[in-house]
Amino acid sequence: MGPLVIGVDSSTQSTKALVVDSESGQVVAHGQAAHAVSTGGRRESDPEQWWEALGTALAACGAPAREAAAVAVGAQQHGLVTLDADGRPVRPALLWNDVRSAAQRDRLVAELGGPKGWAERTGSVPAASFTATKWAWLTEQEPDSAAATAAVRLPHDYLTERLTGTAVTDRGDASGTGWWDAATEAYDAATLERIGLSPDLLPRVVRPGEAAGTVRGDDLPVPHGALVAAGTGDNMAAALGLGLEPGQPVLSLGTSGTVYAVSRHRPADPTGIVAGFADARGDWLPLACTLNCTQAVDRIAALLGRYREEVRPGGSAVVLPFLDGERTPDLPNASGVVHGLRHDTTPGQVLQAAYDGAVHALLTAMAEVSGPDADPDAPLLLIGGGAQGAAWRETVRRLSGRAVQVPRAQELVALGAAAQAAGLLLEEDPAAVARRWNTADGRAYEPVERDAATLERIGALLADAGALLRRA
Ligand SMILES: Nc1ncnc2c1ncn2[C@@H]1O[C@H](COP(=O)(O)OP(=O)(O)O)[C@@H](O)[C@H]1O
Ligand SMILES: O=C(CO)[C@@H](O)[C@H](O)COP(=O)(O)O
Repeated sequence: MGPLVIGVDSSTQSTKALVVDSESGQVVAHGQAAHAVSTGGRRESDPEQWWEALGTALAACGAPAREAAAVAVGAQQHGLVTLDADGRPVRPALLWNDVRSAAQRDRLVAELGGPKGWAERTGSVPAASFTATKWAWLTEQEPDSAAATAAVRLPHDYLTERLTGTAVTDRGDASGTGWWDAATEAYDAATLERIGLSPDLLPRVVRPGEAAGTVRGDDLPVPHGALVAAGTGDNMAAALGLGLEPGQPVLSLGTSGTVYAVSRHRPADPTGIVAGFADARGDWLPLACTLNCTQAVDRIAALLGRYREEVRPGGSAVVLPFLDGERTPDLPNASGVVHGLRHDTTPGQVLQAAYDGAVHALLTAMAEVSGPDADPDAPLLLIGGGAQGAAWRETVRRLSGRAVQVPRAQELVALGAAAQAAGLLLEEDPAAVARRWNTADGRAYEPVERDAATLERIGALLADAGALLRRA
């Protein structure tokens, strides 16, 4: 055994902590604690609760956590954490799937160079998920909260700062803010000025491989003085955790659905389908993200009174499961649509149609994400909670027509954070650490014939329902 390291995934629904042997990658302990997220039109969580959940998840890891030599935190991207002069949250964090800033987004895109200008400058045409649009919303809707803000953080920065006392972030998570210039790899003065946010309120962006600091204080069951790596956004952490090589596509099925690949080329997609994120190492992570994935399909299953695996093939039903509005395609005001019901349509067919609708959006974006590095024969790596479900896996196989591989390792965000911590401790490339740990290994499923007819039916409904889906 080598020294132990801790990897954390603070995602939308919960915090997961793993204690990992840095030599073999073996998970020696794990813990989990749930988060509360507000419902209705708001998607907000209290950052203090993430910190408590981190303590609970680490405590559940027991003695191994208290022996760890290094820690890193991966967390949900984009969330706007506003802190007062004492470092306490001014209000709950606005999460990535809160789309109330859609109008501010439209104005920002129009006023600062249009879609092409944004893509070239920041790598992405911002969605209402991005932190900059949320800050613009806050200054308009809650000026007192904005005025009381002395520091702005992303979810992973907030936790890293509570661990270390140092205000730092990394290029991966910074690239999802909308105020990070992808060409110069520095904060973008024009965007910050337009949204009225002083760069003095932001953390320093550390270089890949640079430490954030060391654990201070004794609040958590982690050794005082343990090394703390920079951490990163959850998708960047999963890319590290898989030891991804350029061109290898990943489909992640969680609260969000994401499809991404590592690339050596800086992305700049003016259509806005592909977000041109940076990865945590110095390469790029072109990615498309949907707001409605496992939770939306589980909700539709509950509405139908069915267990999530009780799907049936056939029938003419088409479901656009846009319960939270949608980001890919860009329809922040949309709601769910069911079409094509007949007397003989069964609940199992409607549920299958919901899976199809969620996966269609991701596969449509996959072609755009893959880019020049794409390996068309590489199996799709399927990760996230949904990868454990047969209905999700079979839907991806049927609609993609590609081979699918489900890594045995289940917590790839936390494993990626652990690989980053191990890389810092052992002075190794974290992706090489993950490859040494063989994290992507798992059962492979052969390709099946692509169900083009279903994809076409969904595409046709999307086109025909355009006005309805855009209605505010
Ligand atoms: N065995 C399973 N089959 C299908 N879906 C599952 C299974 N286990 C968990 N899930 C889904 O995984 C989701 C949680 O995935 P996770 O990747 O942890 O989410 P996130 O990180 O986005 O909060 C839940 O919404 C649930 O629907
Ligand atoms: O917004 C994005 C990516 O751009 C999401 O992928 C978030 O990072 C949240 O992730 P999960 O909680 O679903 O893991």
